[in-house]
Amino acid sequence: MQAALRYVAVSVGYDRTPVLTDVDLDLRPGQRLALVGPNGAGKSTLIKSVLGLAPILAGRASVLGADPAAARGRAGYVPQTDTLDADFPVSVRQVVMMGRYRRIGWWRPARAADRRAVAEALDRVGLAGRAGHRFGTLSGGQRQRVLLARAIAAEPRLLLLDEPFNGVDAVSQEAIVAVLRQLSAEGTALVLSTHDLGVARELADLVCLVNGRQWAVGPPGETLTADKLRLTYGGHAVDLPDGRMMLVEP
Ligand SMILES: Nc1ncnc2c1ncn2[C@@H]1O[C@H](COP(=O)(O)OP(=O)(O)OP(=O)(O)O)[C@@H](O)[C@H]1O
Repeated sequence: MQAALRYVAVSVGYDRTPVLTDVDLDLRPGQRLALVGPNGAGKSTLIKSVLGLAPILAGRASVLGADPAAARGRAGYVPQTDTLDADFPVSVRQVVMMGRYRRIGWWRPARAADRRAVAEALDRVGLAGRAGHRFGTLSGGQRQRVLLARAIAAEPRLLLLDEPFNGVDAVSQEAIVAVLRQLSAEGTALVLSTHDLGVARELADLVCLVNGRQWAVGPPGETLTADKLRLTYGGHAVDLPDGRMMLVEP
């Protein structure tokens, strides 16, 4: 079976300066990988490298069996909602239809199959009733679900999500988690970055701990341990007197 994602000793960064090194990943179809690390650890840069938007400076990388630059557009991407302009004067349906453009070609009208894929994607995220609403009038959590629907409409075999639960209410978080579980059961490989160790533990098959370099990768039970989190978070891991540990963001 072809790996959805394979990185061997990869460094990624900007202007030839690495921001994240020693990345070794092997993600199979249907597996869920959580990228965990503090602010500025390089999680977004790693995601961008998979999308062909940040350069691979060293090592070997393959995305859906191809070089990341060649695989550009084949992996799905759900950006952080706060990077989008909420005043964008488009309907929810139009945002989700954007996920079909690569299949349709921007110059051709949408076909029945495209409209069906959009309706199904909105239904999966529980927003079928909002199709005609203006995107900017939705809550942050609902906007995040629309962006997930847009990615689903493209039917990717690999889907990357950058902090999908940031600023998201509990109802939307539950809806997103349920959809991600279904997608992976259908064979879609998932990569998501998160600050939330609880989410990583609950949702991920594999956790990759990063901060400037990869510190560990493996199942949650082997990676989300006090020792490995201390290594990854350095001085930002504070030992509490009762034996527990608290992570403090820089
Ligand atoms: N376009 C860019 N050009 C140069 N440096 C960048 C660029 N984007 C990010 N960086 C730097 O790369 C480092 C890693 O940033 P990145 O956004 O990948 O971290 P992150 O783990 O996603 O953090 P956060 O959780 O805050 O989003 C930071 O030092 C950041 O300043």
